[in-house]
Amino acid sequence: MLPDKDGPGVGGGQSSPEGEDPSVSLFRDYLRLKTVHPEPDYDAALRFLDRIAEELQLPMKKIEVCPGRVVSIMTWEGTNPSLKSILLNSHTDVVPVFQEHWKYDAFSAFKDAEGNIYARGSQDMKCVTIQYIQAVRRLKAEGWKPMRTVHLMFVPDEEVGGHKGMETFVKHPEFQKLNIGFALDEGLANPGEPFTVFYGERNPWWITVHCPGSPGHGSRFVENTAAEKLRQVINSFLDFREKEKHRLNTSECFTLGDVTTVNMTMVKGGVAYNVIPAEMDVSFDLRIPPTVNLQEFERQIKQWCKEAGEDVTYEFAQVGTLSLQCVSSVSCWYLRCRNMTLEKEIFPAATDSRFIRAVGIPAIGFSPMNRTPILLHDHNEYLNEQVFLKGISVYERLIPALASVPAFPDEA
Ligand code: MET
Ligand SMILES: [Zn+2]
Ligand SMILES: [Zn+2]
Repeated sequence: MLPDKDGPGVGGGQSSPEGEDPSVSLFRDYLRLKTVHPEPDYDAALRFLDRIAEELQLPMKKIEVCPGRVVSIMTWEGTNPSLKSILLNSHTDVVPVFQEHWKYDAFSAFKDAEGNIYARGSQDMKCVTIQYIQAVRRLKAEGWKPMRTVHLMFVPDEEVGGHKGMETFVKHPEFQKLNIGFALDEGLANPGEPFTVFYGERNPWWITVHCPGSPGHGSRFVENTAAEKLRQVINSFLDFREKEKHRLNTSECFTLGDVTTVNMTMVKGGVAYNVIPAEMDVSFDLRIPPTVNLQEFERQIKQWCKEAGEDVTYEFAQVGTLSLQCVSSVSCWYLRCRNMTLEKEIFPAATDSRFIRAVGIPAIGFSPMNRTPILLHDHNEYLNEQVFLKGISVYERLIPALASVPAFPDEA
């Protein structure tokens, strides 16, 4: 692999391990920052990004959208700044690890003999952050200038629902000022040769169902117990889960993004072995394709609760409501990548793209990782350094393509 055009040392800040591409060293430095929930070290990320902005000589804006939750934006102004801009978005936080299941320390960014870099965030999505940065660094070094303004945005709290991050920021006047016409955000790895491009995503519904019931002594046949209702609720949700799983497994053209997943993720209730509790709660993580009629689906949930018994209620902790009409608006913009096979899919999980799309901005989910197993949120998450480096070249072509899209009739 050839060194970066701007020479060794640049990009790492510190010296690179012998023979290592400085982009890889920078990636590994970033992976070592513990921006992990439940207490992400966001200050470390901000210091890191400050340093990058200085190296790239790009102005950086920081907006504290909620206490301790800062969105930072590096802006590369276009030669025609009145046109709508291009957003390159990435989140800085990562999900927790179960260290005992990892081969290496999840925050050491260990690189094995094959060049696989193991770390939480290596796929989701610290790779993309550094790829954006290094692509911009190379383009600047070549003397290329964008016609449309390009913003690199770094947001906190995506992994906990985005409430104190993108969800709030899209309503902020500073967001509107960015005048964004099109956004790139995260996607998923593809184990084969093609790259996956996501033109929409499923709606996350996080639901807690409350099952109240008659309390009593654990030795008796008490009527109307919370547990009996809980059992009904669990059965309804999990029977539906089986059906959807079957639908996915028996269809040739379905991917995970085309069916509804249901997982029971939390149960609560009870105080002692011999006391029948007055309430039991169960929580589910549902992911619903944008093709599903959501009103109808909620009626179904209401029905399940009703069938489970008296006074069974539910509440949402998260409820996405985007339909396919909203996401299909991306058709006027598209990824202009040559020599790459693309597979178009609905994103099976949720990303900050849903907030961007909800304010009417087309967004594509794309993380340039082919020949890579999907390991986000999993133990031993890794990315191969060659795949990572290839991704920089992908953005090196993609950013100019997007930033050069000629003015639309409704633009200045
Ligand atoms: C529903 S909030 C999104 C958090 C995370 N990206 C997920 O899909 O689980
Ligand atoms: Zn992510
Ligand atoms: Zn994630």
